[in-house]
Amino acid sequence: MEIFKYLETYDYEQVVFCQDKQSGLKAIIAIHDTTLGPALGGTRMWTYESEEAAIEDALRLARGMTYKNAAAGLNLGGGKTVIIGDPRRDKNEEMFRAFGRYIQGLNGRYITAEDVGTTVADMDLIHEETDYVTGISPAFGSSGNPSPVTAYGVYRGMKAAAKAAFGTDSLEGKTIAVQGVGNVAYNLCRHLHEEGAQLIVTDINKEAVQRAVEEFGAKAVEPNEIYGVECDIYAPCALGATINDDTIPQLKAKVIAGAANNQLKETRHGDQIHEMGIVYAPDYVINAGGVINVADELYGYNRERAMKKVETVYNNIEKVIEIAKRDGIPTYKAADRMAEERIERMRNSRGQFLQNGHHILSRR
Ligand SMILES: NC(=O)C1=CN([C@@H]2O[C@H](COP(=O)(O)OP(=O)(O)OC[C@H]3O[C@@H](n4cnc5c(N)ncnc54)[C@H](O)[C@@H]3O)[C@@H](O)[C@H]2O)C=CC1
Ligand SMILES: CC(C)CC(=O)C(=O)O
Repeated sequence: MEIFKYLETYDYEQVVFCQDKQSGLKAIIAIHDTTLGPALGGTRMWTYESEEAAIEDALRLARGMTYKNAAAGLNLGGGKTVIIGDPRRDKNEEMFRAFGRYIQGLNGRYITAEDVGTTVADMDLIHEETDYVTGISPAFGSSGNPSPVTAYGVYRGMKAAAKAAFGTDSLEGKTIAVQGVGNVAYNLCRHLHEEGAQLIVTDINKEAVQRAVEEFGAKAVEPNEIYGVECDIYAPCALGATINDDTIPQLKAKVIAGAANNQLKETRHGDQIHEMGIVYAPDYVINAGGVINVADELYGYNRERAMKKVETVYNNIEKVIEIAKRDGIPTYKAADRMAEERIERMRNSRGQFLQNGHHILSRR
């Protein structure tokens, strides 16, 4: 990968490589765009095949956050961190504290939260070094684990997508294939089960599968079987790029609606599923519940207010589907259009200088 060429093509602002020999920290903070405000996005810890794969993931995820935050109506830009390592083996207190100091060094340009492989406890360690972290323990007045809220948003967004495909937003009796039953999807499955949906689940973690089978009467299949199962809705809730050349020909679902970030391997896969008549709920619109929830901390966290805002995921999915129909484009393009137009409007409206905060000569 030619990094600067890539950064230029997609307009990235900054990439920070963090290395701390003592703790083993190897992290990449990617800040994509701060037009709307400070970059907010989670920290993922994962065992990457290569450093290049980690950089690519950080960059793709950060750009996704710019679009997610813009589409959700938040006054936040997009950024993300990946920490290279096995979250079950390689974590230690010093690592997250060292990482916290790097975040502090960015002086508020980047605010973090949890993502795959990190927990509220990890965020609490980061908080020892910086205030620029959300989703820490509720005891600090914070919002805690964002996953159940993300799940609620995905559930609401799935209903909006179902309405477009089936004429009703009821999920009762619908068969839903869920890939990955981790933090978000476990909570999603609970909502779906309560509404009377039939669940088919898979995960590389057998315990996670067992829990869904026992608690929600889900049918379990092997990880590579999930794409081809007979179902109404496919819910990708593991990692990204699962909508690709290999999986699309297997899909039987009429709707794709799940929590995972970066579900389309390439944009042409979004065109392909559109041509097949599948209603695709764009990933960063449907999975915005978590970031909407943590972003409320910037105003002094209020659960009721945050949950009210999360309800807008339903309307945003409806809006994207409407734009797609009106303009005859796939939903992923409609979502991009919605996000880009907001960023552009805000960029342009800032063209005029108005005094904000300190007087420009105050430091003289
Ligand atoms: N946690 C949150 O609030 C948010 C999460 N997301 C995205 O949602 C997705 C899930 O996030 P979490 O539930 O927090 O992560 P998690 O790590 O708790 O769950 C992911 C699950 O997927 C499983 N998995 C991984 N590869 C798999 C494969 N090839 N086949 C089947 N299962 C596989 C893992 O074993 C794990 O149980 C991620 O893409 C994340 O970036 C997006 C927005 C917010
Ligand atoms: C987990 C969220 C709070 C933020 C994030 O990184 C995301 O939405 O992907």
